[in-house]
Amino acid sequence: MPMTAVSPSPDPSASSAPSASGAPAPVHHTPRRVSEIFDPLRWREVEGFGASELTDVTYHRGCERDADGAWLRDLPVVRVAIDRPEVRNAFRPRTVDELAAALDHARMSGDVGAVILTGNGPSPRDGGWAFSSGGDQRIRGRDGYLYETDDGTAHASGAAAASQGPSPSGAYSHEADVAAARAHADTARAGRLHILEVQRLIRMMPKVVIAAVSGWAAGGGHSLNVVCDLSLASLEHARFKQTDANVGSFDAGYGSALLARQCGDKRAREIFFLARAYDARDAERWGVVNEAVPHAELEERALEYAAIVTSKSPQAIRMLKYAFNMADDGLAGQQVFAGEATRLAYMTDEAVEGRDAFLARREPDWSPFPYYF
Ligand SMILES: CC(C)(COP(=O)(O)OP(=O)(O)OC[C@H]1O[C@@H](n2cnc3c(N)ncnc32)[C@H](O)[C@@H]1OP(=O)(O)O)[C@@H](O)C(=O)NCCC(=O)NCCSC(=O)c1cc(O)c2ccccc2c1O
Repeated sequence: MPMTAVSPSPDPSASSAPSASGAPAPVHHTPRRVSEIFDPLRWREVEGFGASELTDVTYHRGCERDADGAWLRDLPVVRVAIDRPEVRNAFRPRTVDELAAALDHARMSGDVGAVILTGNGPSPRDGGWAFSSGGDQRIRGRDGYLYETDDGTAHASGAAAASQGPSPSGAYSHEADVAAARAHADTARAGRLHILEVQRLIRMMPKVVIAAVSGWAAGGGHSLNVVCDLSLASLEHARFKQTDANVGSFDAGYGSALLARQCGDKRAREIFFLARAYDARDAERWGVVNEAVPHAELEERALEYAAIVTSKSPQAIRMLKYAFNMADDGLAGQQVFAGEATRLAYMTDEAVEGRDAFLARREPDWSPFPYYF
């Protein structure tokens, strides 16, 4: 499948045309093909999350279209993808900010029940595929991963390297690329490790997050897959490797502890201590992913998973996700589960009586409500 733009539109969510009823119906043009296995006919852009707002991530809402490609209705699924294929979808602070914004938008969209998290590809440099290769090592500082300077200027000590550009021959040079990235790092701002906030967002959001592992899941990218609720992996391109210890890093939270839950303690230690690459079949056998599927079908299968999940009771899925989390998440897990129990309680006549009695300045009448046992 060629990587071509199907129907680019500067602001696809903005226009509207009259519907049969006379009310303006939204017109959502087919979006740009952001990844080779992304089907633009299955998606629309989300207002405020287009190419002019996002640089490192793409965010789309699932939809149905008619035979001519005209938007008919939204589906309860979104797609969030890291869009830095030239560096195996490594994340920098800006990437993490955009991931958090898109995921939080999904979290707060009351008509969305499933999120597909993936990595766009392939790399324009060498055709390689990645889900994510974790933190961008080029801009790793001593206190975490560094933002770029606001105006993109190089700081004094790195100006020479930044202005070097490509190698003298004009060919792409890894060394010049690394030097330029380091030169633009904003050393005056605190370094970040906030991919952990994104992990918590995935873990805590009351929706099912489905990883579609399109290529390498390495380091912090490996951990991102671990924290998702369900995972699919490309048979041809998905490769897994927990490289944290190779580069002096360690995800001592969900990335390691949850992994041990998923594939067993010895295997998890092997994955971290030996840092050997393993493929989609191994990942399936070990319980690191639910299913290994042909690359060309990866996103289609993720959409199928999302359609099944969103055909179930939203309340049941929400309570189940939090029930699965609770034992491992301690009091924070209990708090999240308990919050949903409170919501259910608010829906009962008994709780309504408590509120109404207070507002009416009378004693509550609990007599209709038995002491269930
Ligand atoms: C992922 C790979 C195994 C892929 O190998 P392959 O041979 O297919 O590709 P290349 O190595 O040639 O990569 C192509 C191109 O991409 C650049 N690149 C790849 N990964 C990164 C990266 N993480 N950062 C920057 N650049 C990257 C690579 O240099 C090439 O560039 P060219 O200029 O040559 O074109 C392999 O790439 C690999 O091993 N990557 C590194 C994986 C890694 O170690 N990641 C970091 C682990 S630590 C981490 O992610 C992490 C982040 C956090 O924020 C944390 C926070 C809190 C706790 C823990 C954290 C944490 O552990």
